Amino acid sequence: MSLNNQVYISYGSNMGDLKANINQALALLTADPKIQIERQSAFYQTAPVGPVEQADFINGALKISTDYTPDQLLVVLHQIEHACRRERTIHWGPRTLDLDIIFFNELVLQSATLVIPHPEAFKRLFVLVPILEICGADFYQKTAIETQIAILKQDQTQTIKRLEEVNDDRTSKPAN
Ligand SMILES: Nc1ncnc2c1ncn2[C@@H]1O[C@H](COP(=O)(O)OP(=O)(O)OP(=O)(O)O)[C@@H](O)[C@H]1O
Ligand SMILES: Nc1nc2c(c(=O)[nH]1)N=C(CO)CN2
Repeated sequence: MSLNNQVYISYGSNMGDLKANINQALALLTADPKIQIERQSAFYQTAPVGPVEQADFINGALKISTDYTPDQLLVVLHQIEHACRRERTIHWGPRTLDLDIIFFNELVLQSATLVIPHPEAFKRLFVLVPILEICGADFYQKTAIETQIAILKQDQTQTIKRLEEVNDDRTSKPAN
């Protein structure tokens, strides 16, 4: 049975063993009794977006259900980033693990520490493409995401390549 809040999380890694970092994060999320991973996208290899010259990323998205509030979830995600040896040095620079809250139910929120929907989401194919893969037909942002993906793809500046399915029995649940 799913928990109260439906949340989309975007993850990315471009330092160290990328898949090991992501799998560690998935294991920590799975171990949390207030979080249930409902759906998981494939891994995507993406060229770095932004001004910093750095290695390609693996990006992807998760749909979770959770009993955490948005602020509580942000704290948990920061703890997981820390456990995965994330160091905050260069803004938009290389990282072992980045976990962002993209959508939280249909909430619109702007505080000093948290903005939902994530303010950069609609500029980033590496966020939108994995979310489109896992969101249901009735998701309130589906049409907006499809429209924006078409626009960003015309630009041809953001390269994104779908890699293999994530082979993980804990999280590979059928669409509903
Ligand atoms: N929706 C959100 N999800 C995650 N963090 C957020 C969100 N909105 C605001 N933040 C704030 O952004 C701060 C910086 O996040 P982070 O270090 O991951 O930035 P970044 O990865 O360099 O850039 P970006 O947030 O654009 O991906 C966090 O400490 C958090 O307080
Ligand atoms: N391809 C890609 N580029 C980025 C990413 C990312 O996750 N993937 N994250 C950034 C800062 O959050 C900046 N640039």
